[in-house]
Amino acid sequence: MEALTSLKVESTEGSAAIAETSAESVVEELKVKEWEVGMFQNEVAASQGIRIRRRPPTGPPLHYVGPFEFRLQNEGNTPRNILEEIVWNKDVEVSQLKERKPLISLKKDLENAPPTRDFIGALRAANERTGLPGLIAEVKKASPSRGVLRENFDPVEVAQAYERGGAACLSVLTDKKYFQGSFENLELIRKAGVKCPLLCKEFIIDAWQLYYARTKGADAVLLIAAVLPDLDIKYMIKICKILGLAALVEVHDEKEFDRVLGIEGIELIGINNRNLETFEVDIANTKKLLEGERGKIVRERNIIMVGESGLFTPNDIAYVQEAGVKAVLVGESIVKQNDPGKGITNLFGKDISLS
Ligand SMILES: O=P(O)(O)OC[C@@H](O)[C@@H](O)c1c[nH]c2ccccc12
Repeated sequence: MEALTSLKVESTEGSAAIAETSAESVVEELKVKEWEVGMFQNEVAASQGIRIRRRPPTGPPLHYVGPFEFRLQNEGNTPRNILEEIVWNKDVEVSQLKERKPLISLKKDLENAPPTRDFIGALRAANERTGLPGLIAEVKKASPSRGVLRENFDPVEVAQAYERGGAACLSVLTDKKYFQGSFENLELIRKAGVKCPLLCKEFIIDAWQLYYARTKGADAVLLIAAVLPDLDIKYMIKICKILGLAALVEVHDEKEFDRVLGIEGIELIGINNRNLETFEVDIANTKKLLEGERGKIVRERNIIMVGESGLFTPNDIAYVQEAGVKAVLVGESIVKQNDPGKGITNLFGKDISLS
């Protein structure tokens, strides 16, 4: 009897071990597939001139049997620049968030999300009202290139000061690791009754993030052409339309601009004067990209152009306006002021508040 029992135990353990081994190999297989898909994504992106690799930072799975040069190339797994580092971290962050809150549950939350406000309309109206570019004022505590910009940072206080100072829209950084922002800030600002439409300033790599932004009170999202292949941008724009979100598509050079102009349904394009790979800032970038044929296309299609980054003085504003922008996105120069509302007056060289 005893012998039998122990035999039984043994065989149960045996099958458990077999089950475990096969579960492990399934997990391993999935990891390999996931990695291969990542490699393929990188190839597609590279064919569009995108230098940012979307490959997960973990590199090839331990038992990957693929071309030898892949394994060699991936040794070290160090990101080539800050944007790539941010995107790789975001990849991990988003997959963890998604596990906690799958899309089905996010979609349920949508029912309780506040209605979206017209981000593009607010920019146009401000431009017509003041004769100056409509201002998207950025609620930005810190950045990887400039460090902490404002000590004792109170996001709602900054947002309300911007609104009083005449901002048309606000941009709220939600990335924690590199910008010390948060989705909580976005939610707090929305719940505090700030009327300016809100841009969720995030590194979006997955459509799930669009739904998430919407549930947290965003009216608009940022799509970065240096990170997203054309097909992703097209797909995300469609989802934005369904969700009632405006999409600000950000470009930094001619190649990205031409790609984005090739996509239908784009209403808002930002030219970043800061190269996110090197941090170099040059406001002449806005002018350079809007010269000639590209500027003409933008005017014909009535696309609103946004001059982004490195704007500090009324002369800077006049310079990008002359280049053809109808809106500007400004962080550092105004968030650093004791009174950020006053910062807006200094930036434009005149009081643009409604009162
Ligand atoms: O603080 P500045 O130089 O005024 O820049 C604001 C904004 O343009 C910048 O924060 C920005 C533009 N594109 C981004 C993409 C991700 C993070 C930040 C950004």
